Amino acid sequence: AAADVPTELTDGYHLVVDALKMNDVDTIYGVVGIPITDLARLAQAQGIRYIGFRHESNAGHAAAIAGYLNKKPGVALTVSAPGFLNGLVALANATTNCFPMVQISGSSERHLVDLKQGDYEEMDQLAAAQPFVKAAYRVSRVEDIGRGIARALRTAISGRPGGVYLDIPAAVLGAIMPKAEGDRTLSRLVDPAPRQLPAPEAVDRAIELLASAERPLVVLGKGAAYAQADAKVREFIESTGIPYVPMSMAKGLLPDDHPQSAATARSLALKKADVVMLVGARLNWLLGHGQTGWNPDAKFIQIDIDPKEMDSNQPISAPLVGDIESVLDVLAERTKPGQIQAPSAWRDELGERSAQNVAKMAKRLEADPQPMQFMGALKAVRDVVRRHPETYIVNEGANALDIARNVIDMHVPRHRLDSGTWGVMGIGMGYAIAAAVESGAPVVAIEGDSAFGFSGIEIETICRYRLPVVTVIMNNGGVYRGDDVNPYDDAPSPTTLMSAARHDLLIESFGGKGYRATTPAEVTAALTEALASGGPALIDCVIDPSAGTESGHISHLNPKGITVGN
Ligand SMILES: Cc1ncc(Cc2csc(CCOP(=O)(O)OP(=O)(O)O)c2C)c(N)n1
Ligand SMILES: [Mg+2]
Repeated sequence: AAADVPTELTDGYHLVVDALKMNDVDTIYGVVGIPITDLARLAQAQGIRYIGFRHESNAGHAAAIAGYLNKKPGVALTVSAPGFLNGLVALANATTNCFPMVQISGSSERHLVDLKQGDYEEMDQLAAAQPFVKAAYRVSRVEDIGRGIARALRTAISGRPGGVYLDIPAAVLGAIMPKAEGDRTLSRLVDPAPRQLPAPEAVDRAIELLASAERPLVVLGKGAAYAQADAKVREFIESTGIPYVPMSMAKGLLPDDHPQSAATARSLALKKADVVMLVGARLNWLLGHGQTGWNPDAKFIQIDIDPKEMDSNQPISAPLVGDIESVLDVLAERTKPGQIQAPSAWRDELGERSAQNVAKMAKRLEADPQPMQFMGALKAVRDVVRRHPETYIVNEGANALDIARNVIDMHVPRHRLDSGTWGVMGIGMGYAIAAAVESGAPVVAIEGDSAFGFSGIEIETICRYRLPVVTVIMNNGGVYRGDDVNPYDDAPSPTTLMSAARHDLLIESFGGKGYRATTPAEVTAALTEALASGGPALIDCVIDPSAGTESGHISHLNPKGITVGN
């Protein structure tokens, strides 16, 4: 009879995995431990790719950049309290950069946490996460797991993407319920990131402004790259002839050698533009808040999915609220043929300045002094990578970041992944691992030696999964440079690291291939061989310790005060 037929059961672990699979989550980046080790095992058993890291910060950065590359939430998995906290920097960084990701963390028993009775890894993680994320949710009942996963994924990807925290207490993971009932609690998201169209009158206002501009300029932000509307972006730029400046992660949306690129005439472009259209770019510190270096009479048009972004730094004369693809569609529909045409005098003025600056840079790149300088090493990297356009470039550091951004040109969208809006160090290995895992393409991570240190242990992860990642360290022996002196005693100065460090031996200890390069020719040979091998490699580029400036191109951000140092 029905009564004695055993009811098929399910539990919290299975419901989490079923809900993730039902919503096309195919990879989880994490570090295991109580109470989520079996969740990782089950996910792997059920066909979700699990990538095990050495530190949760790197797993979180991997999930975040996977979200940016795939335009669907990346998923990180952490243990309670310290593991959760380690992941929080990446979750906050995802929110700051508008990358869609969900950090799922186990957490300790509610009744113990709420009475502060001292549970294992006790912390009120939901409260701790709130200030740093787009949204934070907790699932308190096993029957709510499906809803919690759906809600977290939709929140991460819809509107302005960002980091979402999902807290699942150990007891909920272990709770059992009838499978038939459990299956009914699961749902697949419908249209998780609905298109958001601008109002026609808003578009007409922008068209008017652009049509009347003497010196129009477009700024392409990483939001424009994230949109994956590459052909429509290109069509808008080329049909209007408007010069554009790409922010660092938007490089490659149009090839850097595009005739309308004003990247190498950026200061002239900002200083003289009279109408500026921001496409997925915010007027934050990276653009001098629309103040420093800008034409004070410039009028701004802004395309952004978040209406609150408008007027954040400067008055916006034509706000275009919507997703970038929808806005470009309506712009194309409502612009009459020839209505917007950038004056050729303006394009020529920028073209001349670009040509001058490119010639100056070429001269600096040709010089090949010993000991090796950043430019020499990076020119060698550029020339090899140019032969492999499918290569992802990951980049962090100060001088290692700023100089590489100017030397390494990009020709395909979403292939430059760097410290972004927050200037955070430590994104390197996590971004490199996710780019390789998600794309299968080769990755070259160009790392300052200090920046590398934040996530360097993941070289073991790269070797364990045998990923095609070549880490190129600009080893100038210090944070910013390696020749600072401590005049007081023989302890290293606060910015000194070891220029004699043999990072190439580190990867050898994990079975990868290490190279040490002291000249650009050696960099060329090592990178050519490493990319041909298709396996994990590390090239320790020995750079002149006196090369580099404090904080790279942003030394002006250091507060003055009564200068203590030299
Ligand atoms: C999480 C975090 N902690 C510290 C810092 C402050 C910083 C900005 S850049 C940098 C590293 C500079 O040295 P590196 O050797 O990488 O590059 P180079 O100039 O070529 O010598 C640090 C420590 C940031 N931004 N984020
Ligand atoms: Mg350095």
